[in-house]
Amino acid sequence: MSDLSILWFKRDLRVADHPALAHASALGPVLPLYIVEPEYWALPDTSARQWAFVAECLAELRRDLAALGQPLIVRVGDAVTVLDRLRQSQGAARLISHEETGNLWTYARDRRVAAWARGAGIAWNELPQSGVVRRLRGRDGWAGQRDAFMHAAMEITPPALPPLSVAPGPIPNARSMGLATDRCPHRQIGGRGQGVALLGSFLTSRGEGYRAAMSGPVSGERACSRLSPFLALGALSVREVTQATAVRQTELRGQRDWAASMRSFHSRLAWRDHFMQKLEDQPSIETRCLHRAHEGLRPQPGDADLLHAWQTGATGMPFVDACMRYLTATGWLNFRMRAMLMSVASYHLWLDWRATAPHMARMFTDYEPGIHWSQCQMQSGTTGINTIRIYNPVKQGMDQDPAGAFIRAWVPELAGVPDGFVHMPWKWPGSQAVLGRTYPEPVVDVVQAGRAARDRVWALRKDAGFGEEAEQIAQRHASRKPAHGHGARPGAAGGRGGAKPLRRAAANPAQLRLDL
Ligand SMILES: Cc1cc2nc3c(=O)[nH]c(=O)nc-3n(C[C@H](O)[C@H](O)[C@H](O)COP(=O)(O)OP(=O)(O)OC[C@H]3O[C@@H](n4cnc5c(N)ncnc54)[C@H](O)[C@@H]3O)c2cc1C
Repeated sequence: MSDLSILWFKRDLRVADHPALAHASALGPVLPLYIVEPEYWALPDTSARQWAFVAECLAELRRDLAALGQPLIVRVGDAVTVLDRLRQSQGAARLISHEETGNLWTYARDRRVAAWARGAGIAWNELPQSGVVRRLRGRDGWAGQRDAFMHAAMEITPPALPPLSVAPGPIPNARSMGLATDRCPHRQIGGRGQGVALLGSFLTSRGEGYRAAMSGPVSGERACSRLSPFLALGALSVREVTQATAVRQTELRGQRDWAASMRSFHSRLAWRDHFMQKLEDQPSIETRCLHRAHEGLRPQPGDADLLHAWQTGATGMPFVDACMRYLTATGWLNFRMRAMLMSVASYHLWLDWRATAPHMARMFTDYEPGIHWSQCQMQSGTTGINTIRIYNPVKQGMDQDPAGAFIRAWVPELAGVPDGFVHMPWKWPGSQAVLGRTYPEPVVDVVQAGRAARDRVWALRKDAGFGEEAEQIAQRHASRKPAHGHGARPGAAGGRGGAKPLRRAAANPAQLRLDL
């Protein structure tokens, strides 16, 4: 069949607003394909919880495609091998997919696929599905390009796909793929239907308190949209979420809380593309400090005991441990608490972000390489262009969980500690009954470790030449939006105001903000 297109589904597991599907179906018959790549699923930033979510999305995508006439074909193996087999057996004329801003492994795989396609004489057409721009010349004007994409009409789902006689193939489970056991009892369930329902409930009821409640680990669970895994896997398109939000903003004009929350949410959707654009422009963000002066700042490998304590929620810092255990059990955490976990690891525990970020990625059902690696570097202070924030985990706990209910829920060892001491059990006169017995002593002195980190960071930033490189990085990656715009201070913890645009912060070490 010479006009057949292989439509390669990657992080775009939907049929709605799907530019690649619309394009492929306009050209002729379509073979919709998902490739389960065992080598990818053995990487240190992937996990069984991520796969489980993907598998649920695939099952629903298969149903949605079947309703159009041609169910999803699933194959397990190396992408080039799978594609070549299908090309030979089905006589495909072209390969169509969306552009993927993935990790270094998928980047290298895509280069292999491109080489194969060239060699096989078939065209590979990759289309954008978000505001991320491939081969961007520079950040000037990027926001306008992104906004234009978001305002453009959504793609229409084709009414029917001609059926093919190709065996659909089973969707494997984590065990058959040999993935390590990964207990995540409260994980979000995948599939577009779940995503659509969450979007609906967020825009009609849950979102009203978003701006005020997003920063608390308990309030944030309901007040945040919880759309991240659906956006990361493309079960929802970021454009459909952006447009639905814009419609709601018009309806809610004049309602103060709602309006503020929707503005805030709208900004975060833009931050998503802003961060992903960084990795698209510089894939080495996954492996190298954005500002080179930070290479070697922290030891590699770092202290294995500290790393283990942090990963397992056993640092003796109650709020940190509660957040890590919550993340382990749910696969999700709100932004501020993610930032705090990273900050504590990078500053108080002085661990290199390359040792800690893969663990965080594995724990996230919503692992999105473009956001993740950029954020991990930002919260570790290695970008050279962002305001440094060293979160004090005790203060964060007192602010976000004043009565200690969240701590007690996730660190039951502290259930009997009186309210006044639950954030700092080491100050409790009765602490010897608990600390060192059922719950660890703090692995570092929170205040001293924070100060030591601050001094090291300051010393580095005062070095001659630091600002010059920072300026270059800002030129390449920083948002050009003014402080009130949607890209103004991406990555800052929700609810706080006032940081200056990243560009100006770039070259000025005096702008370090230390939340000690
Ligand atoms: C160290 C660290 C690692 C992170 N890793 C990831 C990741 O792997 N995947 C991921 O989706 N998010 C990541 N984030 C960003 C953010 O924490 C999550 O997007 C958010 O908590 C997801 O919950 P939500 O969908 O309810 O968010 P909402 O607050 O409802 O936001 C809606 C959407 O906007 C985007 N968004 C929100 N906050 C940010 C932000 N600060 N930067 C960029 N985009 C944002 C996300 O797509 C999110 O789904 C990370 C943050 C930090 C500090």
